[in-house]
Amino acid sequence: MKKNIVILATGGTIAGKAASSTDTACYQSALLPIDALIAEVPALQDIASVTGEQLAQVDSADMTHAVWLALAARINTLLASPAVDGIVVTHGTDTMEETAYFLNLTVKSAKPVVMVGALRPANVISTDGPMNLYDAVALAADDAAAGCGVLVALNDTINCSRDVTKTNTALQDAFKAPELGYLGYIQAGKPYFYRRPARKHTFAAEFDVAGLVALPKVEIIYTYVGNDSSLADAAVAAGAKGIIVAGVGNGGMSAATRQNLTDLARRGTVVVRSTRVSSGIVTRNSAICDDDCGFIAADTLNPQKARVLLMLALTRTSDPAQIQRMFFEY
Ligand SMILES: NC(=O)C[C@H](N)C(=O)O
Repeated sequence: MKKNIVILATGGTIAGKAASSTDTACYQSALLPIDALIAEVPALQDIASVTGEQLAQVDSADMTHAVWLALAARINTLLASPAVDGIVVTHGTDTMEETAYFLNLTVKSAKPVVMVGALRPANVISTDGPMNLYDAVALAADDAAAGCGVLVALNDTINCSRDVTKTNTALQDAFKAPELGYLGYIQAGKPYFYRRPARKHTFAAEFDVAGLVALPKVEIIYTYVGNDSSLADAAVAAGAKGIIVAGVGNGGMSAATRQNLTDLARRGTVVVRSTRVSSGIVTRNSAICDDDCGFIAADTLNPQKARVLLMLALTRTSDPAQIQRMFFEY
């Protein structure tokens, strides 16, 4: 029996159109409706019973927390039904990793959820959208994808939403988990898994966004030579409950920044140390003594993903010890 897969569309380049068949740079994203994308790939119906819903139509730079909450709610409703076996979410690639990690922590089901996009708009030579969509549906319809949390399928690869990041502005192999690697490949409509996500996700996660209308405000500050962290003060004055530091190396920062953020942490702002380096762990009590400063170490989460986890953590608690536990678990 064919699996029932629902595609929730949100826009991005996979739904984009260029003025010419060779313009892969200056084109309009988020134009084509999901029914048109499905109609472009008749082979989808050979591997699953596929239906589409248009949940948003935006370039992913314009993705919002409101759409995230609507997506989580819709996916949870659909997957609670025995009539739905898996979900594919089409999305722009620029912020896909953030949406994927948010859903990885808020979807309450072991059924497959696969995010997909494209690096080239739909009407240019060698567009990657149709094959990516086919791969994503094949993955969502495969039992091996169950219990893996939210997956990201692009360029014939299967990626863990926690670890994957966009590593190139334009190439079709932009999505990678630096050093940690792919979970597997998809070839000729068949997924091949070689490893599974190790961290807690979806049905095992403690976050419940049902009924939420907004997420706590968390800002990211970048560290560089001459940085004085005054942007962190501005963020807190504007209502930020948490600050992510994109630190140097193992979450390092200048002595002045450390002192300023320690003062903010003592007054109740939750401060998380991530890194501007593209891979590796920010280890607790490494470049900075978190115990002394009241900080939290982000482990291997990049700044934008650390922000997603901190926003969700702040819906449950503002206790740094509890939040540090979450950064080691998720
Ligand atoms: N390749 C893409 O999808 C990029 C696009 N700007 C987006 O993120 O919506």
